[in-house]
Formats: sequence, C-alpha cells, structure tokens
Amino acid sequence: MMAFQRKAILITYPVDQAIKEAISLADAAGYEIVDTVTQRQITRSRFGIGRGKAEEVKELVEELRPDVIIFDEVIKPTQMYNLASLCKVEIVDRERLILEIFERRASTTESQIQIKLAQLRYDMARAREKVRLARAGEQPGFYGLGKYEADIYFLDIRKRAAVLKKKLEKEETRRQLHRNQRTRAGLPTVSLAGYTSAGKTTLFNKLTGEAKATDKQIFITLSTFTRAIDLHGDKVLLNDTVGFISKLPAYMIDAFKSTLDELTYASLVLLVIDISEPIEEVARKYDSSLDVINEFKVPATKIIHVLNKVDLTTIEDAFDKAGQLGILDTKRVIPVSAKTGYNINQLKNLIRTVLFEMEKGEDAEVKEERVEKEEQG
Ligand SMILES: Nc1nc2c(ncn2[C@@H]2O[C@H](COP(=O)(O)OP(=O)(O)OP(=O)(O)O)[C@@H](O)[C@H]2O)c(=O)[nH]1
Ligand SMILES: [Mg+2]
Repeated sequence: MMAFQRKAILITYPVDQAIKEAISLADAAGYEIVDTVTQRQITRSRFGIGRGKAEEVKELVEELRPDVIIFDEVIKPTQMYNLASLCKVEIVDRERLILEIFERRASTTESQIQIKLAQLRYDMARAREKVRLARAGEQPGFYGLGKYEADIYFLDIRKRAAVLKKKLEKEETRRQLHRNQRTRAGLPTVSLAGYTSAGKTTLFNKLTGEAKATDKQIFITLSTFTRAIDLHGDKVLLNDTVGFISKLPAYMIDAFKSTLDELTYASLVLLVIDISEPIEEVARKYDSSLDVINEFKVPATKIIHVLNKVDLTTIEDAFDKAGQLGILDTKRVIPVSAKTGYNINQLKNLIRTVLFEMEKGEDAEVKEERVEKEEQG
C-alpha cells in the first residue's frame, strides 16, 4: 500500500496527550496534519466549537487548503454540516477517523465485514438525526433528504446491515477452518500489540528492516502488516496490529477486535509499552492493553513486555516503572529503542528463547500425558 497522504487540519483539546494521540490516529488513517487548532471544550454551539474558533479554522482552510478537517470528538450531524458549510471542506470526526483506520487495516474478509457493519451503525446514528430533522421540517432537504426519502434511506441501511450479518456468520465458519490450517503450517507467529503510539510500527519496521538488510530472500511480504522474518536462523511470522485506542465507542469494539484477530493464534505477543511517559499514563495504558489481550485469552507466558522509547529516559527508570507495573518478576521484560535500535538484537534473542522454551514446554506436556497414559494403561 502506497502512502498517499491527505492533508488535514486538526481540532482537538489543548492537552499534550490528546494532541499526540490525535496526530497518531490521523497518521494511521493516512492524513498529514498541517495545523492544529485547540479548544478547551466542545460546545453546543452551531459548529461544535465557538464562533470565533470556527472563523479561525475557516481562515486556516483558505490558507492551507487541507483535504479535510479532523474533529477529534464526536459532534452532532448538524454541527458537522454547519462547520463543513462554513469552511467548505469535509469534516472527519473522531469516530469516522477510527473507522477509516480500521478500514485500511482490515486484512481478512471477516474484519472487512465487521468494519462495514460498524460504518453502517455510524451512518444509522446520523440517519436518525437526519430523519428527525426532515420530519420536523426543520431542515427540508437536509443532506439532500426529503421526508419520504429519509424513510427509504433508513430502511436501506437496515437491509444492508442484515445482509452483512448473514455474510459474517458464513465467514466465521469458514475462518475457523482456515485458522486450523494456518496453525498446521507450523511457522510461529509473533504479534505486536499495544496502545496507539507505543511504537509498534516503528519496531515492526526495525525488525523487518534489519532482516531485509541481511537477506533479501527471507523477507517475504505476506500483507502490508505481516512479514516473515529470520531470527538468527529461525523463521517466524511477525505481524503489526492496530493500536488500542481510548474512548472507543461500544459499537466499534467488534470491528476493532476483528482487526486483532491475529492475537488468537499468535505464538507470542510483544506488548509494546511507551515507557518514556509518566508512570500514571504508562499504568493506565498498560491496564487497558492487558484487558484487551485477556479478551483473546493470551496466557501471561506468551507475552514479552517491550519497554520502548528507552532513548527518551534511562534504563533504571524503565525498570523502575516495570517494577511498579508488577512485571519485573517475569523474565520476559526488555527495554529497547525502536528508534535507535538499542537492544533490538537482544529482543530477537529473547523471542527465540521464549519460543524455544514454549516448544520444550509443549513437548514436556505431551510426554507427561504419555507417561500418565502409560501409567494408567
Ligand atoms: N524517541 C522514540 N520515539 C519512538 C520510538 N519508537 C517509536 N517512536 C515514535 O513514536 C511515534 C509512534 O510510533 P508508531 O510506531 O507509529 O506507533 P504505533 O504503536 O504503531 O501506533 P499506532 O499504529 O497508532 O497504534 C512515532 O512518532 C515514532 O517515531 C523510540 O524507540 N524512541
Ligand atoms: Mg502502527
């Protein structure tokens, strides 16, 4: 997939974390932020932001000619419509943005269907408002919808959702078979997981990029987000995932999980943590990451904690924070810098070691079982 970047002006809260996360989300959806406008509160005004701010945004649009305005919140369709009319440019709100990311990342038929369903739910929520406005005669022809057309539009969305749900059921059965085959193919799968902006893609590029430099043949692109890499002689499949995002609306959770489907058959999960952030942030993100991972029933023994961005802090600080998270007693913790390459080789070794121990563990289990059977028999 070629990175064709669209330009966007970002409207968000004047909080560093909010700005950082919004930029990272925009980036994942393929937008380059050309300017940021902050607003302390999303208001009930005509535009979702104050009149003055809206004028400011309008001027920026005229100057910078972005493709869209990203509104890092959920606003009412009328507000969206008003702001779009004022600035003469399309508005992408936070939910739409997240849906666009999922859409780009959906690699299986199932996740594609899940995402289409979520998109319909997004449209449905807005259709309700559109229909209400059309009925009340408040805004006849709003979004090009007359009174009767609105009913048809609404019905159409429901029909499409029903068709998709049927397709999804079929796909689930089919995939179950497929996954069994995939497990049998025998290559261990290592999945990167973690909060958005933790550095998964940077680490993915580092790990695959180095493999590429040493041997072109072993660098196989399976999809944009899965690659076979060589760990000093052992081949594994490495796959990047969509980052966990805070404030994910309930109706998107299925779509989100379907993009993380790889976690269910991962031999190993690299849980990437941005250890350079304040401990409260680190802890909050770590807890919500674990919640998600637990949903996929990944046992603790299959997790390597990658303390990333250690170049922005010290090794002592990284270990100190890991101690506070209560993960130091496992041996599967390693500070790295995906940016500078610090400890990347050690990480590869650790991946090999853990995979090897697991194999041995499984052999031991099989042996134990056999012994038990022999004793019984
Ligand atoms: N200083 C420093 N910055 C890093 C490191 N790793 C990643 N970054 C930066 O952190 C930001 C986010 O990195 P990504 O690799 O896109 O993060 P991600 O986890 O893939 O994020 P999502 O795809 O949104 O879930 C980028 O600006 C990176 O350059 C690191 O080791 N050190
Ligand atoms: Mg990424």
